[in-house]
Amino acid sequence: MSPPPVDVLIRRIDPEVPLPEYAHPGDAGADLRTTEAREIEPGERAVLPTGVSIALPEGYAAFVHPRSGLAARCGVALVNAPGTVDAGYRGEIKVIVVNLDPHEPVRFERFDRIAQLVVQQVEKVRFQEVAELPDSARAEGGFGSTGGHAAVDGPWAATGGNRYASVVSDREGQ
Ligand SMILES: O=c1ccn([C@H]2C[C@H](O)[C@@H](COP(=O)(O)OP(=O)(O)OP(=O)(O)O)O2)c(=O)[nH]1
Ligand SMILES: [Mg+2]
Repeated sequence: MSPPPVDVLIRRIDPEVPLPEYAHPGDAGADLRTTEAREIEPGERAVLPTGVSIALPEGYAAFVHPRSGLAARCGVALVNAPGTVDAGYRGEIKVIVVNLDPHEPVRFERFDRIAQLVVQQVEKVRFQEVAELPDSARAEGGFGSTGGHAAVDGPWAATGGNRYASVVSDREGQ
């Protein structure tokens, strides 16, 4: 049995906007709609209103995630994915979209579902400064250190981030 849902207070800024909704019972994200009809040109970004604001319980945050269908079909991404909505934020939730399609504009109609909101418990930490950190298996490896793509200190970096060099450099060692 799934645990009981957590109550989140929500206010409609636009009285007609449908409330965020989980499309299926087991879904992690509740779909957010935009209240603004808007066309977005290739490469253009836009801050879209959702017509709602929320008050999360202390110890929670909400994350604005992209929708995979919009990404796959139209090239719509979120510039800051996932966007973070703090528990204390009472303003309108907004969605910062970018049209990554090189050719086609994308058009949103009023109340189109443009993103999904994932609510999660978040830890609050205390940063404890030390002179040395404990050892670990990964140590300082990162940014491609396990292979599959070029590490930042490999040939990729020498090109200044030139995208043509990245995959090839990984195959060279095989
Ligand atoms: O996709 C997003 C991201 C953020 N927010 C709202 C809620 C969040 O609590 C507030 C601030 O977001 P964030 O901390 O990411 O932005 P910032 O640039 O650091 O602004 P601030 O200085 O206000 O914290 O903006 C949204 O509505 N949508
Ligand atoms: Mg901030």
